[in-house]
Amino acid sequence: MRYITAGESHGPQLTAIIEGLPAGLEISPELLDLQLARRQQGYGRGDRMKIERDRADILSGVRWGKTLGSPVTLVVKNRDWENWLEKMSPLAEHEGMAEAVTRPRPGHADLCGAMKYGHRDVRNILERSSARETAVRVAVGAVARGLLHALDIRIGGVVAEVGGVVAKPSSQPYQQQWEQAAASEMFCCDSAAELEMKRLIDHTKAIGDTLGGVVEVQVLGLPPGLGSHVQWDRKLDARLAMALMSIQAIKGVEIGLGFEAARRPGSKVHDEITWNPARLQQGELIPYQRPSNHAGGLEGGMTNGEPLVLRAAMKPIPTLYTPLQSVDIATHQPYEASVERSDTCAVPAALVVAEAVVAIELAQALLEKFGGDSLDEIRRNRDSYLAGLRDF
Ligand SMILES: Cc1cc2nc3c(=O)[nH]c(=O)nc-3n(C[C@H](O)[C@H](O)[C@H](O)COP(=O)(O)O)c2cc1C
Ligand SMILES: C=C(O[C@@H]1CC(C(=O)O)=C[C@@H](OP(=O)(O)O)[C@H]1O)C(=O)O
Repeated sequence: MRYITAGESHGPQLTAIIEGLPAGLEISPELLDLQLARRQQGYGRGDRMKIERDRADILSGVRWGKTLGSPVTLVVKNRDWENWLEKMSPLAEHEGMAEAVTRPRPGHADLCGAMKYGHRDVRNILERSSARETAVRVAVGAVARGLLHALDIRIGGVVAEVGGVVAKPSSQPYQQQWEQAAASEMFCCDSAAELEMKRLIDHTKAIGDTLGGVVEVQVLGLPPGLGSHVQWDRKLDARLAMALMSIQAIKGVEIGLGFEAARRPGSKVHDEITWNPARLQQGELIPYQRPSNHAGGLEGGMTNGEPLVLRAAMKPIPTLYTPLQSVDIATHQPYEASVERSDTCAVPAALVVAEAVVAIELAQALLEKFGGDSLDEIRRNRDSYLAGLRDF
């Protein structure tokens, strides 16, 4: 399975084509719109989110609610497009209808992209580098979540930090954490930390600054053996890190203990292995058990049957209402960077995007492991593999 996206932030729409999905997978616009609505939530977002009401159109590859096995095309329209008809027009006759953006923002793609593509108008870069693109990736992720769900795999997550405010780690089962997070404006399970995060966002916005944070994605029910140790680009840990790093503004990824593992001796890091066949009666997939999960569900680039736990660090939003020093690329004079409109903090939205890209990568890994052109065939292959592991 592979996908690509297309579309500018203020163009007519975002489009994705997904190739290699099995036949027989249920997909509904409601399923996609649920995730799109989650991505639009979160305290600290700017005025663009008041304009957009993201929903997905399914334009190919699905008939009567189920995939055909042919490429699936998804579209998310930009409501803001009507304010940009001539400024973002594909027609030569509209050239010059918008003033060129010439003051690149530190931390955004503006200057590097302009130099690379030879654009004197930074808009030609910022339109595609914008995280608006993540709307359609979340739609693709919702399809991938559908495949995971059909194979009894659950994915969710929480916001762990914002601007240095750290949520107390929850001792609740993951699914309860997701329910708590869904009821919180920061997607955070610690109500005291949430209050502090919101206060910090208010203060930061008032002084024209921005914030980043840390999100945690958790996945339950994964069979062991997704990914492989045999080749660098088949290692699932590496692939998940790339997927997360591909999200705009994500600058670090941790798996399980992450950087903390580097500070501990081996005896305090590696998860011991025990054998407990009673686990199978409790609905677990394999009899092997780990009293701890410091590895975050991955060893040797493969899933080990424990919950997957990944964290991603988001840097603060680059567009500041109190702009940073920059240089006008038309005059080479020092200026303050351009500001049109911006988020103060988009960490909760980044969590939804992080869940989506993890779901996509896991869906790919599942299809590689279990093959199959229809969902039924994949299920049969999965069941036969798991049957072989019951007394392994
Ligand atoms: C959900 C989300 C919303 C974002 N909103 C903004 C924004 O409003 N303004 C901004 O300057 N950057 C925003 N960003 C971050 C930029 O898109 C990102 O920093 C930029 O594309 C440069 O890429 P890099 O940070 O990965 O190097 C957002 C990122 C995400 C994930
Ligand atoms: C549009 C979205 O996020 C945008 C991401 C973004 C950026 O530079 O990354 C800049 C802002 O866009 P605008 O300049 O139109 O206000 C955000 O609103 C979205 O998440 O749907």
